[in-house]
Amino acid sequence: MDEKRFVVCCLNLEILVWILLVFAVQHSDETDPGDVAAINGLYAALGSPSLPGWGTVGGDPCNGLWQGVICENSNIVTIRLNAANLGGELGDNLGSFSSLKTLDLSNNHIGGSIPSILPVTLQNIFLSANEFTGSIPTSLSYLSQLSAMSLNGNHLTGEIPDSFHGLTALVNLDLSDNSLSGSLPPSLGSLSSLTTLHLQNNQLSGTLDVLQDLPLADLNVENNLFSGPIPQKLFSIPNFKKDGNPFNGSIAPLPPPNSSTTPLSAPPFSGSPTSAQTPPAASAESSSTGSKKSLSVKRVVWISIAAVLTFIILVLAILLILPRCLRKWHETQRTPKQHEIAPYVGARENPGDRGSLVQPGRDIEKAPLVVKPKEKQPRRPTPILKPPHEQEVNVLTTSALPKKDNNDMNPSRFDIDLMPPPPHPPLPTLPHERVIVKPIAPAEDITVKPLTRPLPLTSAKSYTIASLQQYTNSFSQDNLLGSGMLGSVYRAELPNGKLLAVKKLDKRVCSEQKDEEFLDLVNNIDRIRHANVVELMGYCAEHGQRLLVHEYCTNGTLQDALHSDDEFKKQLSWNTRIRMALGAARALEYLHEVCEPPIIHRNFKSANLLLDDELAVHVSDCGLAPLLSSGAASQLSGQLLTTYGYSAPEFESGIYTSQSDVYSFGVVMLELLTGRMSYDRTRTRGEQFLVRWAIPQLHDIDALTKMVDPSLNGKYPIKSLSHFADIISRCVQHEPEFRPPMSEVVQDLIQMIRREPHNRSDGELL
Ligand SMILES: Nc1ncnc2c1ncn2[C@@H]1O[C@H](COP(=O)(O)OP(=O)(O)OP(=O)(O)O)[C@@H](O)[C@H]1O
Repeated sequence: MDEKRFVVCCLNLEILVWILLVFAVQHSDETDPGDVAAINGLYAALGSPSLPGWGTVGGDPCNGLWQGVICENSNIVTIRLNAANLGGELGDNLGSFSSLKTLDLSNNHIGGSIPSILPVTLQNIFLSANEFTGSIPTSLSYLSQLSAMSLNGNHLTGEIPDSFHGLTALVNLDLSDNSLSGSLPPSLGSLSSLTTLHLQNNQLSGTLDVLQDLPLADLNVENNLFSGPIPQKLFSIPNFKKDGNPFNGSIAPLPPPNSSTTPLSAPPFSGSPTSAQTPPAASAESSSTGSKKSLSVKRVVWISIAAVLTFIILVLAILLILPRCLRKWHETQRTPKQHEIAPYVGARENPGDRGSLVQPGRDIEKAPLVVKPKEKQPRRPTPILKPPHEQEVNVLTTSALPKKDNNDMNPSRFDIDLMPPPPHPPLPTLPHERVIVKPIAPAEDITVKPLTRPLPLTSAKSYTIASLQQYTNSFSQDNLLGSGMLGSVYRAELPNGKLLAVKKLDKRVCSEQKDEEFLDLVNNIDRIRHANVVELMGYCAEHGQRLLVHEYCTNGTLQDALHSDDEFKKQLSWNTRIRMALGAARALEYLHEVCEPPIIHRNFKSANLLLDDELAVHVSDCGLAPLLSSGAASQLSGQLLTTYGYSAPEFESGIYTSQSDVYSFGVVMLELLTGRMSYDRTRTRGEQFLVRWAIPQLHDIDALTKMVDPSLNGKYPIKSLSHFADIISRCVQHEPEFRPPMSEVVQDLIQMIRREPHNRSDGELL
């Protein structure tokens, strides 16, 4: 009798637990209940780590407090916890996310196998530098929207599954640094958008034939067991690394035109149990062995017991804390919560980053290394300034870029310049304006060491590490101007008192880069010359160190001016803000439309708009996109741009073009208009992302006047404001092809200034 009552009691308790759980899920604010259950499952599988905002029972993952979680409407679309010191496993609930597009858990210690069921909505999955074991799941074939996948730096074994049929959106794939074996599956040949494929440091064998018709710009197959002749077509891939394989020396002949012998169009159905046509659940089942099955039964029993016990504890906990939570919840509904957690920056310091998936923009990846014939006349003449012998070298080794017009460096450039910039006259052969630094270091510091291969020529000044050490007081903390994802920037003072900014690149950013690649980069940056672009003064490549020396901008960044210093902000009149927008627009116009091949900035934001003592804009980090799009910085760059609200929607799919820069420029204009940060987690949920909050209001003049930066004290012409807003709304359009070219934006800003009544000498328009 007692036993019966006990059982009934337990059952009642369990029912009560379920009711409470359902109640908690249903009342967890707005997040889709399926997503809530999925993220709670993931959290538990990861071992319930301490993550800001996470883990509250019945909490709302879309309330903006869960670090690394981004929602759209009521659905979780992004989970980014890169280098967050996570352990545990991924669990079996990932497939329950209804709209998850990006899962970035790179640089952690997560183990176990990669779940066989993944959310079908996934576009980006980054699991690099973890401790995953087992094989790559065959259910990949269901991820039809997949754009980028990095599983590098794990302990994955077995063959690469033949599951790539239909993944036509996949741009980047990184499976390097695992223990994968076997030959390349035929379905790899159907990846019609693949530009980056990293397979290095595995035990893969067979030939590379299946890759020969892919649109690859970056292929690394180093240190495997590949054999056979290398298909000739692969040699035209700009970045093809193949060392460390027992290839036989000959090169495979090109297949005859229209040949149907290439295995690139994979067979529709191989008939194997792991075929793409097997549903994920079924394929997972069919790959299990009998012993595994009995093991899972045991596991299920134990999990059930554990679950019942957990529920009982949970019930007690809920009963105890529910009244208090409800009270708090009511309070939070009355007062909007100020979030105190700093943006997540863990990955910046992560020393264990083992080089993750390249997530480049297609344009960058496809940019040829040799000069392509110019298809259109440049808007301004772009004389090549090198002596003829250097021109030849550069034609072979680097992209041709126009040189800076010295007239552009006129100190009075911050005056409103209503005329289009004058054509660039050739620079004098001796660049008098350049600082000739007399290194104080011993003579041997500056002697060029004998090299095994000739390095590309460069006209950029080479500094010794000893001299830079001296100018920066041994890179002292006092001289540290700031740090970014590529390295740290130090103030350097030359013996003549002139200031420079020295960017010391992190080893992890450029460790894979050879000397000649770095000099190519230097060469290309050196040729970006424009009044609104930070000028490269020189470089240093010694003792494994890589440094870039730039002109020093005295007034910090536009981000600081707008968001950190209220006094400074008051100096930024409406007129000044338009001029700043014009300066930044001219820099982008030059990069996109004058330089050949066009240069995509890829990290355009107010923190990269430096101000000189006349508050003129100098865009920094121009020409550094190759560093951002390769190696360790690749995921981080995307992460930061996205996190801080500058990235265009297409970036989520791994696509970054010049039109994405235009979008980021629109966000900077919004910052100038509103004085708000592009992303501000201290604001209420609907106002955190500046673009999302602002777009619906840009065409309503009443709403617009309410959006304007209060520190302008209403001092702006209303028409000018409306034109400014109009340019913004064109730049931040969802569809990249509808965004205007930067030359159009420049003309619009000039027209806007022309239309204004006579500007007063104090710079105010009213
Ligand atoms: N040429 C310069 N003159 C004066 N200060 C500079 C210069 N270049 C950079 N700085 C300062 O150094 C800081 C760090 O610059 P850096 O380019 O490394 O990082 P960031 O652009 O802020 O971030 P990230 O590179 O991660 O996007 C900047 O915020 C700026 O304050």
